[in-house]
Amino acid sequence: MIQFTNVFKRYESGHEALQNVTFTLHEGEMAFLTGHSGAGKSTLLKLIMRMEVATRGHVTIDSLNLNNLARRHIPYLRRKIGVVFQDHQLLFDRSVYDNVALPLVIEGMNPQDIGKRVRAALDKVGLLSKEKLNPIMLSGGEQQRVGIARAVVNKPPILLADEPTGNLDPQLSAEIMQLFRQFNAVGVTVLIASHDLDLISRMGLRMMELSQGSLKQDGAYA
Ligand SMILES: Nc1ncnc2c1ncn2[C@@H]1O[C@H](COP(=O)(O)OP(=O)(O)OP(=O)(O)O)[C@@H](O)[C@H]1O
Repeated sequence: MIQFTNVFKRYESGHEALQNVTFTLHEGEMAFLTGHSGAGKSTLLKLIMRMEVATRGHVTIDSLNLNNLARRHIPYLRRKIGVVFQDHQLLFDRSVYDNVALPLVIEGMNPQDIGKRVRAALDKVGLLSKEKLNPIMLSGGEQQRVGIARAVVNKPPILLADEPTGNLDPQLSAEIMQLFRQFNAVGVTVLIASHDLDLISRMGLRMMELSQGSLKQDGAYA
């Protein structure tokens, strides 16, 4: 599903953010990506989303080779991928409902189907009763759930998260991770970049560790 083969990424500044990274994340797998600040985690996620392009090597997502993906096919790739950010990037002047509906509105889905999808997504993250509120009225953990609902509302087969629990306390972080597990349990491939080794160790899942742009470790958390 996600395949990196000898991937290098050098930014225009000359900085080599990824060096010879090779791994496969199979369909339905869930894994963590960890490493020090600046190790290359966000760069790796950006390559999967095709926000950046590999300088050398190949990135393949679901049999699409991203190195020579035509610009017009990028929206098709992005529809396959839900993304959750640390700062959740919500619109605070719109309701929870409108925030979650946004990707479907952009896709041009009809309002009735949007309603069904948005409520199903809010139900999964336990926020059905808060659809009319503005996110500013919600707690940090609830805001992150809105971000997750928005990421999964168009049912993408892949879910990426960049430090999704960075601002949350341990209890809320554990709850957010359980949500990711639930999506994984129904077949979604999940990759989470996180610094939180404590949380990662408790999940007992595959962990890929980047160090200075290289994959230093890949396997069960030791
Ligand atoms: N657009 C860019 N241009 C030049 N250098 C960049 C760019 N984006 C990232 N870098 C550099 O590449 C390296 C890897 O950055 P990246 O954001 O991938 O690391 P990270 O592991 O996600 O770090 P953090 O945990 O702090 O978010 C860093 O040294 C960073 O300064």
